[in-house]
Amino acid sequence: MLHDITFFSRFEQDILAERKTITIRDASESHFQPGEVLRVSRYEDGVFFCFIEVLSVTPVALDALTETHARQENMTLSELKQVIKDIYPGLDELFVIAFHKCRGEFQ
Ligand SMILES: CC(=O)Nc1ccn([C@@H]2O[C@H](CO)[C@@H](O)[C@H]2O)c(=O)n1
Repeated sequence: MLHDITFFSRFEQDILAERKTITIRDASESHFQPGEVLRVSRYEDGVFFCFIEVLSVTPVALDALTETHARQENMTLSELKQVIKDIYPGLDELFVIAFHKCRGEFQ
């Protein structure tokens, strides 16, 4: 079964260029399984832009985020923490979804 995920459109180019290889979500989006292929579209207008394969889903606390997570988001650590505080105010229980962009038959 093919599931969907949305990203803010400002991240589309980073995902397509494989500069962004994780996303950090709340529990409502922590149910994805490694190996699962997700259909990716833009949150604002629903436009499809690629498929991604889920590599892993790992719980993480806001305070436990590192420079490695930030690099995988193509951000600085302080930018990443600010983005997360804006999207998920007051939330500490987060999940790192690692993915890679599908090629070939999925593109
Ligand atoms: C549109 C929607 O439904 N939800 C989200 C939630 C998160 N994110 C991005 O994941 C990383 C960590 O949260 C950052 O890069 C976020 O901006 C996103 O693009 N879209």
